[in-house]
Amino acid sequence: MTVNSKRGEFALFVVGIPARGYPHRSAQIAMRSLRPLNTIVRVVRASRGLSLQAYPAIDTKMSADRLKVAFLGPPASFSHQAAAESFEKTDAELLPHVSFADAFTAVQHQVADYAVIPFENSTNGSVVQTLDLLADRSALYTDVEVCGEYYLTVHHCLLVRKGTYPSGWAGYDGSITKLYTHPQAWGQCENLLSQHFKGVERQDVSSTSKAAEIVSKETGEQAAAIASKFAAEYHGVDILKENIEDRADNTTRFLILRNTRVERTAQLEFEQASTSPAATTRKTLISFAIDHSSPGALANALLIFKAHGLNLTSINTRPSLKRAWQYIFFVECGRTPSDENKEAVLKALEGLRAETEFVRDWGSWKDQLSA
Ligand SMILES: O=C(O)C(=O)Cc1ccccc1
Repeated sequence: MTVNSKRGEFALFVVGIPARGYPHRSAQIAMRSLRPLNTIVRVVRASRGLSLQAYPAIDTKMSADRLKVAFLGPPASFSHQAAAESFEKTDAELLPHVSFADAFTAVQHQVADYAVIPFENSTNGSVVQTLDLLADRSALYTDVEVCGEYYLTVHHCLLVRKGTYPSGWAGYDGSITKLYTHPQAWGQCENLLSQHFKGVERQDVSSTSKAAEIVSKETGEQAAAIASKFAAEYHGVDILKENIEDRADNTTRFLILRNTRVERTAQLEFEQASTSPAATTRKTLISFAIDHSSPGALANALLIFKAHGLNLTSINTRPSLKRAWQYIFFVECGRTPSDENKEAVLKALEGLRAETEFVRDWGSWKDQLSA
């Protein structure tokens, strides 16, 4: 086993043939030894067995010139994983926040350069908490824009306090009376929940990692958390069952936010330079509201995207909260950049301004699926 430290980050390699199951013995030892260093460890396949990559859970090295990235904490949340992976080529400080709203606020007030926020999940759909922040009904985040996206494969585990189920899932006796997780996670694990936890109380908490933390301290009841194996390691709890997500390809798309007034985030250091920029689709997110009493108002707004060659890739709505049954619409559209369509988004926005009650351009970024 070797541990290399470079600029406060750790690259750790455990070489050996992994035993059946995870983590095998040397990985367990490695993880334990890194815990005091506040380090998150992730497993990658290596030619000679198993390799663990480690990155700092909370940065200890703070400096004004390092990029700061806000994410939903505590450390070992899925947002932390997405932030660490999307910024792995940079020397960024990763800063945990207790809510998505706090992460938005950190970007708006230039406390953080970026925020990494979940937007939608392949199993469970849109993250409504994020849409509500993007609705920005009180104009709190006027300087925030989307500048990137990141796809994270999400594997959930059922976690219990250390030593409470020594015979593991095979010997599970149905005694868990309370489950904790982030609201996003329930819908990604419905198969297991409906089969084995019918009628068991479900408690929403601020993140999956918080759920693991709660369970690690729980003494009064038989509780379990749904969270990642990193959260299990970080909070020192047992994995009762791994990969409990309904679908093996369960993926969350995160948006990367920046502040439009901050010059140093205009270059997007987290993005790898593309060899053929023209071949990658650019996505744009636009929110707008229409006059609900005007027949065809929504159809007319959507036709503007078509007229400018913009391909609609997602549509979401949230209540306007001005009048019941009226909505804010969120439209994502894509285009493969060409000389003909370089003004397409600007022209569409112009058209939308004439057809809608309000419109907001949330920014454009490289479509990672086409990259
Ligand atoms: O709670 C977390 O860990 C988050 O980062 C939010 C979340 C929850 C479930 C899947 C993806 C993101």
